[in-house]
Amino acid sequence: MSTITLITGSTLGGAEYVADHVAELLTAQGHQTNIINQPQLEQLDQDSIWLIICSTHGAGDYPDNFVAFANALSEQKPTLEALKFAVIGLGDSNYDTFCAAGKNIEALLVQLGATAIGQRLDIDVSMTPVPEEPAEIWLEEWQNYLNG
Ligand SMILES: Cc1cc2nc3c(=O)[nH]c(=O)nc-3n(C[C@H](O)[C@H](O)[C@H](O)COP(=O)(O)O)c2cc1C
Repeated sequence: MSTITLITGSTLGGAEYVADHVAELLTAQGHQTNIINQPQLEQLDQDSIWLIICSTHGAGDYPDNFVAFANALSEQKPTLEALKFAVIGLGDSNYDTFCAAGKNIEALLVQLGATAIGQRLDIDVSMTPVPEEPAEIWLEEWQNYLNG
């Protein structure tokens, strides 16, 4: 079983709700979970798997609560070779910058040496009024990477 830190970037609360739901399902499968809604780089250890659940705001920007964390990663450039992670992005495909925050944080972590587990999920809230639903389907497959 794995230890998973769910890190949220959210302005309106949607990504936090997805994180709560995913954490509940992971816990029911016997994994240890910890949700961080105000991420700070120094408080996160690389021994756990990071599951980042982040919406996009502004014009392709990170939510306010996520900016300091993303800036710390790009400025401090820590070596993240031991880290495994996955990203769930929330966005609206009516924006040209659809799910840009999720895509950018994934690219940044890979650049710092971290390994992505499975494929990133981009949830289009214009198509799915309940973002927990695609997250739940994605999680079923993602759990195989954890157990395998
Ligand atoms: C002011 C504003 C700007 C947004 N900009 C983008 C964007 O650039 N790209 C995108 O994919 N979605 C964008 N969205 C859609 C949000 O990502 C989407 O509504 C998401 O579900 C919000 O998640 P949250 O509740 O966790 O903040 C924007 C939404 C708002 C209200």
